[in-house]
Amino acid sequence: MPTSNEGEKINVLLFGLGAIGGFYAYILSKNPNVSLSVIARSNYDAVKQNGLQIQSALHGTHTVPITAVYKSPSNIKTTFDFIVFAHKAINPSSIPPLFKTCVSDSTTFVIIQNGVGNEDPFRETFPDNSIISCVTWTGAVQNTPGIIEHGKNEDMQIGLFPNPNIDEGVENQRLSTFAHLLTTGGTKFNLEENIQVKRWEKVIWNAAWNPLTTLTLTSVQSYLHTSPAALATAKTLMSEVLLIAQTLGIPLPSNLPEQLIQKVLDMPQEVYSSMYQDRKEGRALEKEVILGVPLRRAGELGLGERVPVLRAIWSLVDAVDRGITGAKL
Ligand SMILES: NC(=O)C1=CN([C@@H]2O[C@H](COP(=O)(O)OP(=O)(O)OC[C@H]3O[C@@H](n4cnc5c(N)ncnc54)[C@H](OP(=O)(O)O)[C@@H]3O)[C@@H](O)[C@H]2O)C=CC1
Ligand SMILES: CC(C)(CO)C(=O)C(=O)O
Repeated sequence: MPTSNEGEKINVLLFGLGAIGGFYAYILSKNPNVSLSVIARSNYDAVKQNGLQIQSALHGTHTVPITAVYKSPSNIKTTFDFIVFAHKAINPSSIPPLFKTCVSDSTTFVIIQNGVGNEDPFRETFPDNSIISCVTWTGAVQNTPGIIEHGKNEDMQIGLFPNPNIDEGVENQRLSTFAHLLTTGGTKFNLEENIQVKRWEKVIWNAAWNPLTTLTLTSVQSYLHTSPAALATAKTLMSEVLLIAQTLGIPLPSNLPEQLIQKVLDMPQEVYSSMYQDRKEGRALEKEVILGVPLRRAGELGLGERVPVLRAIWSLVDAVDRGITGAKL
C-alpha cells in the first residue's frame, strides 16, 4: 500500500456520508495524495449538485474535494486502499457483504462508530483484511443535506482490531498510513495499543447519555437537573456496563462513571446525542451496538441478574425504535 509521502494516490472510499462521515471525509481530503470517493444516499443529489460542505467552529467552512460520488457499493467497479464506515450501526451484519466487489487483499476497513462488537461482521465477511477501529468524541450534525455542522468537540482514538491471519508489521504499516492521513488532515487523535479499552469506555458513556436523551427528548444537562434520581439512574446504568467490561477483562477504573458524569457536566455546551437526533428525525436507533451487545455479553458472563437498569433501558429504547421503524416482534 502506498504511504502518503510517496506521491502515489491513496484510494479511500467513505460509506455513511452523514455527520461523522462528512467530518472525516473533510479531514481525509486534506491530504493531496488522497483520492476520496463517497457513497451518499439521502444527500446524493445535494452532494452531486453542490458538493459536500463542512461548517466547523474549529476548521472553518470548506467544500470537500471528492473524486467520485456513488449511490451504492454495487455501482463501483474498482477496489480501495481504505474503506471508511461511518454509518449508524443498524442491522450491522447486512453491510459488509455489500462491499465484496470493492475489496482487494490489501483493503483496510476503518470503522468510525459508537458501540462494541462493531468489528465482528466485517471480520466474518472478510477474514483476511485488516480492520482499524476508531472511537470518536467529535460532535457533528447534518441538519441540511450535504452540509455538516461541527462545533468544538473533536477527538478520536484509533487502533487495530488485530488479525491473526496477517503479519503484524503489515497491519502496523496500514495503521500508520491511516494515522498519517489524520495527522495531515489536522484532526486530534491518539493511537491506542488496545482500542477495546476505549470502545468500552465510550460505550459506557453512550449507554447512558444516548438512551436518556432519546427517551426524555432533552439534553444530558437538563435531564440530570430534573431530580437526584436522574443522576443516580445514569450512574447505575454506567456502573452496570462497567461491570460487564471489567468481567470481560477490560482494564477500566472503578470510578469511571463518576469521571464520565463530571466530563459531561464540565462541557461548555449542552450535550444531546446522535441517538436523540435519530429519534427526532424518525430514524432507526443504534440500539444493538450501544445496548444490545453489552446486555448479551452480561448474559453470557452470568451477570444477567446484575444489570437490571441496562435491561430496563434496553426494553424502552427497543419499544421506541419499534414505534419508529414499525418492526414487529
Ligand atoms: N453525530 C455525532 O456527533 C456522533 C456520532 N457518533 C457515531 O458515529 C456513527 C455515525 O453517526 P452520525 O454521523 O451521527 O450518523 P448520521 O445519521 O448523521 O449519518 C449516517 C449516514 O450513513 C448513511 N447510511 C446509513 N446506511 C446506509 C446505507 N445502507 N447506504 C448508504 N448510506 C447509508 C446515512 O444515509 P441516509 O441519510 O440516507 O440515512 C447517513 O448519511 C454512529 O455510530 C454514531 O453513533 C459518534 C460520536 C458522535
Ligand atoms: C457526541 C457524543 C460524544 C455525545 O454523547 C456522542 O458520542 C453521540 O452523540 O453519540
